[in-house]
Amino acid sequence: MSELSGKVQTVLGLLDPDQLGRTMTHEHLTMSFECCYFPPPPGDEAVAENPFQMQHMHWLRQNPYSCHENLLLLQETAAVRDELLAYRKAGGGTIVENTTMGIDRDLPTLKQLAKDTGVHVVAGAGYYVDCTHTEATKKMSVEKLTDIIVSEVLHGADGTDIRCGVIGEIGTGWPITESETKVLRATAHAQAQLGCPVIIHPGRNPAAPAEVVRILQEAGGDISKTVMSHLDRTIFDDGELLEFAKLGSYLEYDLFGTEMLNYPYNLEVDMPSDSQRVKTLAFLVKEGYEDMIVVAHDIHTKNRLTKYGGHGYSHILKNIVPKMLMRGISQHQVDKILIDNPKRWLTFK
Ligand SMILES: CCC(=O)NCCS(=O)(=O)O
Repeated sequence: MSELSGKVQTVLGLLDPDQLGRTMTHEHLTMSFECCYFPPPPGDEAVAENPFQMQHMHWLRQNPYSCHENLLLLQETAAVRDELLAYRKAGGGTIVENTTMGIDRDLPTLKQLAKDTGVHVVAGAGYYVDCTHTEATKKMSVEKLTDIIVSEVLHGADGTDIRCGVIGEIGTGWPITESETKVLRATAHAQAQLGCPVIIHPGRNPAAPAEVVRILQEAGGDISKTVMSHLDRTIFDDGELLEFAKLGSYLEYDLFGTEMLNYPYNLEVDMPSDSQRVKTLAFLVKEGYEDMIVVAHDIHTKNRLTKYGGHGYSHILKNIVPKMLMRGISQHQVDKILIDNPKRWLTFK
């Protein structure tokens, strides 16, 4: 049995799972999203260059990916530190920080934030989507990729001794590319060796989550220890959602706080409101999936920080939980979603 077995691995070391408390399973504390810059709507080019001031925040909420400065969360460590202190005050215990290779993972900053705030931080191993894979990464064999991921969990990542406690978010698009498929296979092989949690960023198509599960399963992955992220912008039909739920992964609704009219990466998608997200959670609970739901905000742009009038990392605890209770999800079920499910997922086998 490995020393990791029965434990959760944070950036400050191993933890007894009972110490985690309320957990957001998909956040970013420091990263760059420059890889996914999206040009502003025609005519708005000048607006996109506006300074970060209150009167421009509505435009940024609608067009978060069209302003270069907004994509640099890594410039906001002081604000994020304040946010984490507020998160603790609001009853939060742990944050899974899924920044992977390709979007400026910064483990020393995560370690410092955990030390400064007392929030447990679990860091992510592995690779983001294809467009961030280097030429060297694309040439690697599945075995080499597996070795790198395993080493990030067992020994530390990015030249540090800071160890990752989860594999992911592993980035995939639609269709899934050859390089992403290799990374998925490596993820499954590493998970089989380590008995660790995995988290996936699926492509923006309702068929994408099931296709990822198929690839992971075929390579020996453990779907019962895998979170499928971003379901709020991926699967919209109740029947399709239940079909996917049967495959046995955790079901993550992680864009709480994101409300926008036009989702630039896929204009077919009507981004749900927070009320609609809560409605979907209530539906999944009614259908018997209360042990498989996890939630988060996936903060990855500056405008979502309270410093800039955003909702911050405490939005779920402060605003969404009361709404969940109002919509028939019991306190016991809320505790499963915020505490028990993340704990079970994050504990090494
Ligand atoms: C790195 C952050 C991330 O991948 N967020 C998901 C954005 S979206 O695909 O849901 O738009």
